[in-house]
Amino acid sequence: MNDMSPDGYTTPDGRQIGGVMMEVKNITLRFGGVVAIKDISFDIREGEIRAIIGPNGAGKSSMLNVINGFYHPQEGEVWFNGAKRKAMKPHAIAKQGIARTFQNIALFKGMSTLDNIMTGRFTKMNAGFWSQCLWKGKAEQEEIENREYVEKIIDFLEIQAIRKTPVGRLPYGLQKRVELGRALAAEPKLLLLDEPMAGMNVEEKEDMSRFILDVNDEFGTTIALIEHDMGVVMDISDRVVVMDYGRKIGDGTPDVVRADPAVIDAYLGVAHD
Ligand SMILES: Nc1ncnc2c1ncn2[C@@H]1O[C@H](COP(=O)(O)OP(=O)(O)OP(=O)(O)O)[C@@H](O)[C@H]1O
Repeated sequence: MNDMSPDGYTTPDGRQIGGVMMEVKNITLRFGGVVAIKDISFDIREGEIRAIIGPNGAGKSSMLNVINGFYHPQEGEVWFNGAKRKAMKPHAIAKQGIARTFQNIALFKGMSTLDNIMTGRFTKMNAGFWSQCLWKGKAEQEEIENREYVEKIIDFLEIQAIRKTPVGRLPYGLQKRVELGRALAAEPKLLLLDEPMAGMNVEEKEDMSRFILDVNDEFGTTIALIEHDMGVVMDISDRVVVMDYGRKIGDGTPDVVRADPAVIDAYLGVAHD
C-alpha cells in the first residue's frame, strides 16, 4: 500500500481508494457492566473493502451495530461523509446509503427471491399512498424502475434460475446470496456484511468472495465486513481492524496485521519467535 494520505491510496492490485467515508472516533459501548467496545477509533475509506475481525465476544457485531445506527454508544462519535452523525433511527441511516446483511439470514422465507430483493428497494420508493391514488402513472413508473434495478442485481448475482423460488427452499449459500442482493437493491454507498461466509462450504465461500470483490469493483460500493474466516478476510480485504475484548489491538493491511505479535497472540494462536 502507498501512503495513507487524506486523499486515499493505491492498493497493491492497482485500485484507487479515496478519502475517508466513515470514521468512528473513541467509541465506547456498554451493556450494563459489560464493556463491549472500549475507546475504539478507525476509518473506512471510499472504495475500500475493510474487515473487522476478532475472537468470539470481541465486540465485532456491536461495532457493526454502532456503524449501522442500531446501537448508540455512551461515548464517541460517528462521522459519515464528512458530517458528525446525530442519533438516528436505522431506517434514516439506511436512507443515507448504509445497507447491511445479517449473521442469521433475515429474509422472508415464503417469498420468492425476486420479491425479497424488491423489499430492499424501500428506501428508493418515493411515491406515497396519496400520490399512488392521485397520480398512478408516477407510482407505475417507479415500480418499473425498481423492477429493472432488481433484475440487474439478479443477473449480476447469477440467480436468474431461482428468481421465482421461495427462499426458504434454497440452500444456505444461495440464501446468503439473495440477502446480499436485497442489500444491494438499496444502492448503498456503504455495505455492511455480518459474517457473509458463516456456515458456508468451501465452494460457497469462493463464490461469495468473488461476489464481494465484484460488487466493490463493478458497483463501486465501499464494504465493511466482519468475519471469522481469516483466510477469506486476508484474501479480499484492503485493511483489517482487529478487536479483542472490546479493544482495538491491530489495524492495517492484511500483511501488517498478519505479522503483528499482538494479533498473533490474541487471535491467530500461533507462537511467534
Ligand atoms: N445486547 C447485549 N446485551 C448485553 N451484552 C451484550 C449485548 N450484545 C453484546 N453483548 C456483549 O458484548 C460483548 C461483545 O459482543 P459482540 O457480539 O459484539 O462480539 P462479537 O465479536 O461479535 O462476537 P461473535 O463473534 O461471537 O459474534 C460480549 O461480551 C457480549 O456478551
